[in-house]
Amino acid sequence: MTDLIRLRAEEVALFLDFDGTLVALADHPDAIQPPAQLHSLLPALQKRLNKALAVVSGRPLQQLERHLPPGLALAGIHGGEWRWPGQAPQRMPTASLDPARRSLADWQAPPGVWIEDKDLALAVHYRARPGSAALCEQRAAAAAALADARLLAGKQVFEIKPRGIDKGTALRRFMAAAPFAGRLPVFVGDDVTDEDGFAAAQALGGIGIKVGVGDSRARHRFHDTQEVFQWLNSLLLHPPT
Ligand SMILES: O=P(O)(O)OC[C@H]1O[C@H](O[C@H]2O[C@H](CO)[C@@H](O)[C@H](O)[C@H]2O)[C@H](O)[C@@H](O)[C@@H]1O
Repeated sequence: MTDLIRLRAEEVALFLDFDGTLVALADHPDAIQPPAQLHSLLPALQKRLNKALAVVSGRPLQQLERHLPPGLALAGIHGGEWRWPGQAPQRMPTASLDPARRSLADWQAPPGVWIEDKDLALAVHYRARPGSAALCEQRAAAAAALADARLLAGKQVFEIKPRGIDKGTALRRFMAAAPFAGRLPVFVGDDVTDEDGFAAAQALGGIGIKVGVGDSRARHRFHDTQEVFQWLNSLLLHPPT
């Protein structure tokens, strides 16, 4: 945190993961309780960073828009879709996941295991049935192989994504254009799917910050979401130079 506190808002392009970074995890994706301060903090930060702020999540854009204040740059489904402030959503052309979708539809999953169909990606959730992790991984891997898709193990979830969609691609897309271009990319996230974001930020000379425990390519770490919020608030406090 001490190194990070010296970062100046004027030079930073900030990329924030959603679940586990801005919002504590919950039993179900619909059960999260986003902190009320998100609605004041994120617009204030966006202004302070001259609009170089984006939320980059595995969730679809529509879900993010329900939980976040309007007017932010957003990337959903790990970068498969994105929206610049005030513009229409865009999405990457990708290979079909239908073979994987059909395979999972044919599966009689154990009670508590459920499939989230995000159109551009599929997620096999087992938070309510942790003992089924190995079985879920096996079924998700088989389904991913049928669609030549990538399988990623997230927090109590196996995500099936078309190749080419990842948070690193999302970061690079934003960094290629104003107001992000020319700034120092800083990516903050808590999960395996954020590793591509850390790597992309660091490859551009920027900073990856992992939230919580676990191996990571990120060279910096916050203990928890509370520390994330402390740092975000500190970015606001530094007077403009
Ligand atoms: O990239 P993120 O913003 O971190 O989103 C990752 C996934 O988040 C959601 O699932 C996770 O959070 C749920 C709510 O806390 C939790 O119940 C679940 O076990 C977690 O895996 C979301 O449902 C996924 O679509 C996102 O990819």
